[in-house]
Amino acid sequence: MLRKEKRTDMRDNKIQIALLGLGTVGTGVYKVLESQKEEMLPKLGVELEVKKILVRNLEKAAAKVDRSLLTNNWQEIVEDEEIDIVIEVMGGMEPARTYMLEALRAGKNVVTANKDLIATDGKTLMDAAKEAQRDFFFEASVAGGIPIIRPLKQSLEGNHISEIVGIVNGTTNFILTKMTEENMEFDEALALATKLGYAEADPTADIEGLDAARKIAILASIAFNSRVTFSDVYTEGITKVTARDIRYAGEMGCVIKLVGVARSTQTGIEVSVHPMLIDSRHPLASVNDSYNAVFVHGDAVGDTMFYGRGAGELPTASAVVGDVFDIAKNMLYHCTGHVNCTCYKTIPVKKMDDIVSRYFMRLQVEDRPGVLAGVTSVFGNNNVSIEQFIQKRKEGTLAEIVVITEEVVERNFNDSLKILRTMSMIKEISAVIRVY
Ligand SMILES: NC(=O)C1=CN([C@@H]2O[C@H](COP(=O)(O)OP(=O)(O)OC[C@H]3O[C@@H](n4cnc5c(N)ncnc54)[C@H](OP(=O)(O)O)[C@@H]3O)[C@@H](O)[C@H]2O)C=CC1
Ligand SMILES: N[C@@H](CC=O)C(=O)O
Ligand code: NA
Repeated sequence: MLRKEKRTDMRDNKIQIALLGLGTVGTGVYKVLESQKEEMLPKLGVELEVKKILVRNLEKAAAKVDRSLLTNNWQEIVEDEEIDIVIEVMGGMEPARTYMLEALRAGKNVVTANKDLIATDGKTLMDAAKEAQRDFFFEASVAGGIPIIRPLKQSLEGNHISEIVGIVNGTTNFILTKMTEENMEFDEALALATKLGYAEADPTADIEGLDAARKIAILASIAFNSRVTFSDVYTEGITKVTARDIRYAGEMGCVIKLVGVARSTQTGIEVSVHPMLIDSRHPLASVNDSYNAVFVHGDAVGDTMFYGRGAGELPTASAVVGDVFDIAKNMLYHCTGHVNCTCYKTIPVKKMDDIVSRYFMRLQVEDRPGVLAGVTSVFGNNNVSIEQFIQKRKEGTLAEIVVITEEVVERNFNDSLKILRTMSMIKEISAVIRVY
């Protein structure tokens, strides 16, 4: 689609940019643009220049960039007709949403890394971009530096995609890796992830799985051509995963990862985020530290896997700058606005109760005859088949047992859980984790 008004006055062969935010990602974007300075003209046919940077704290930002670039006044940017590309890397819902809408309506192209906003209100922004016939790109919003949005929207467009399974949060993958490989405490690993710039401003979003839920909602929407929003995603974080669960998983030849799963089925879309036991031989099992990986199954391509750094200054900036370069080329050819919202279907999202999973379960039970029979009969009465039943240890009058189920309907498993929780012979249900 051609732009409404073509821009013909590419001043001095330059495109001017505004950066909103100069934190981890904003600083990375500035550095990567600087490092590409010599390449831009031959690569893109045009030079890109950061004209303004919006921050709250001017003094803090002045330590990083030339003071003359800084402003804390949005109007200076949105009203500047020379600025053609706005990069939003402030985060949060407001004022980011308003600024991006105003930028698009003012005829500017927008790049963002803001998964919070896209996963809840992406449609409004994409509609505004379509109306304005401008580009609105957000490659950095899912899996940081890994190219995944553009491959799904473009390279894999000739597929019906049936499944996406991804490790899409760097902070939690870093924490689980440190807990598994170095016996590090959860809090210490989280502090380190924060120091390294992986964690969100409020890391609850990482450790409770909310950040991963936003990302899998974005991926599911694009993959299945039907809008899935953050609130559609069933979410569990990693705060209940203990060192003991990790050790037992290891003894069974598995690792524990926080994964986002999205499937397209005959009866609707399944979409969830939760910890999962993954066989150590599976490629996802060896994705460690802040690395992310996204498995995509398409009917034509088969299995594909995208792997790389999912968080941090330069990896995230790599994705942002890729988007900016694409816009620059689109501007030169007067074809901004041609890749936009891809949700042309309306498919229901299934309830978790209706999906099928395998489970790992750890229980503390009374160490006396009849207890194991009691547990198995509850499962049997609720159509839950058991694959393995392992007694792990004894402590005083209690025994610790681990149960691995076959694939079961979640409703049946949850009905069993409700009954098990009422039985006096069961002292504690210590862990319930899905198995891949
Ligand atoms: N960190 C990462 O690895 C990744 C982050 N993202 C996303 O990128 C975005 C930015 O993240 P990150 O760089 O880590 O965040 P930071 O908290 O490090 O940086 C945010 C920046 O935005 C500025 N800012 C915040 N609110 C305003 C406002 N109202 N007006 C002006 N400036 C404002 C802050 O200024 P001040 O310091 O003055 O308050 C700061 O410079 C978020 O959406 C995040 O989810 C995406 C992928 C990876
Ligand atoms: N907090 C996020 C940053 C990138 O999206 C993460 O840890 O993955
Ligand atoms: Na990405």
